[in-house]
Amino acid sequence: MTRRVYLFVFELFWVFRCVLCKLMFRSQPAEPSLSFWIFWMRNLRALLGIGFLVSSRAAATVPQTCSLSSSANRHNEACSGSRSASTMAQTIKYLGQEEAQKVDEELFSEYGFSVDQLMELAGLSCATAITRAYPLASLRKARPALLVVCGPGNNGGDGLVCARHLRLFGYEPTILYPKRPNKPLFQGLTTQCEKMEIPFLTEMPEAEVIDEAYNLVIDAIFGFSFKGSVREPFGSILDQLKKTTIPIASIDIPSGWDVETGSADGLRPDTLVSLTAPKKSASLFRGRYHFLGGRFVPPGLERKYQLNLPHYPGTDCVLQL
Ligand SMILES: NC(=O)C1=CN([C@@H]2O[C@H](COP(=O)(O)OP(=O)(O)OC[C@H]3O[C@@H](n4cnc5c(N)ncnc54)[C@H](O)[C@@H]3O)[C@@H](O)[C@H]2O)[C@@H](O)CC1
Ligand SMILES: [K+]
Repeated sequence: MTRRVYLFVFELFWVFRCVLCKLMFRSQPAEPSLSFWIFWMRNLRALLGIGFLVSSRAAATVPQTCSLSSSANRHNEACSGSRSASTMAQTIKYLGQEEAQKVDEELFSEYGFSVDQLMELAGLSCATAITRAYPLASLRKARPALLVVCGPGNNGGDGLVCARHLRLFGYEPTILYPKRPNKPLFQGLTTQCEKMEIPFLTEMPEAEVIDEAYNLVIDAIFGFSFKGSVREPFGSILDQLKKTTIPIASIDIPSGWDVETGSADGLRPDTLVSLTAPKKSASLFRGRYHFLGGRFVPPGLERKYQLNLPHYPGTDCVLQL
């Protein structure tokens, strides 16, 4: 502590000295000299010194807060380090269907989010995960063509957002959206995709055609509200998808899987992007890439449901599990 006070006084002295220097500089010619740069380096150092002193005090009084103050990079690193160490010791929670729906409802009712807000973040996470698992340079076909199959609920909405971002990332998505809800949110997302010049198919192609034309299928048919046996037209669509040989990337849940117990003869995706937190069936996922996306969970909600989410690095919106 005494050392910090000493440092503080020392840095104040530097600021004072620098101000004096600055006054002197005004009478100097405009050509920047070595002493000019030394002056600014010291000035900056003095300011950072004070910032460090203040932020380390704040850290002592609010131990769990990792704020993004520009002068606190070192503090952030220390903070994130301790957080990842503590979360690594615990294991991430896999949610049951009812619990996933409760978390979802609370995000809207208690925490004030809107559906389109979270859908945008979820879809962006999925597009980012896909660029990580299947970079443009790794695609086998000459055109970076992808097929995005969207279902009738919010999982389908995530698929539309994901397609729009992938288009911006340089891929060429095509969308199949056979059951479109009559709600402004989904109509808006559809218009956005059309205006991004993303083509929409009118019917599901045969598995061989899909294998021939596309590099990857993005499965955005059903998420955590799927129940019972699959109704048409999605039964036939899933039958074709099961016969394809190109990789499938599933958003939140492999479609057709029971949210908790999976499916013995269902889709076998190569990638799964779990949103908010993985669902129980994700423990049966055997593909190559499992990502966590949807970096929007407030700390209170994470604590209440003991989600034990891992630390996302830096500003990333997705994390490979
Ligand atoms: N809270 C979160 O974590 C967030 C969730 N989002 C997404 O929202 C999804 C959940 O969305 P929803 O609750 O709208 O539900 P889903 O998108 O899982 O599906 C619901 C739709 O599927 C139909 N359906 C259900 N079972 C069926 C069956 N057996 N055969 C045929 N159709 C069936 C329902 O009639 C309904 O139209 C998540 O999985 C995730 O992808 C994101 O959009 C935003 C944030
Ligand atoms: K899905």
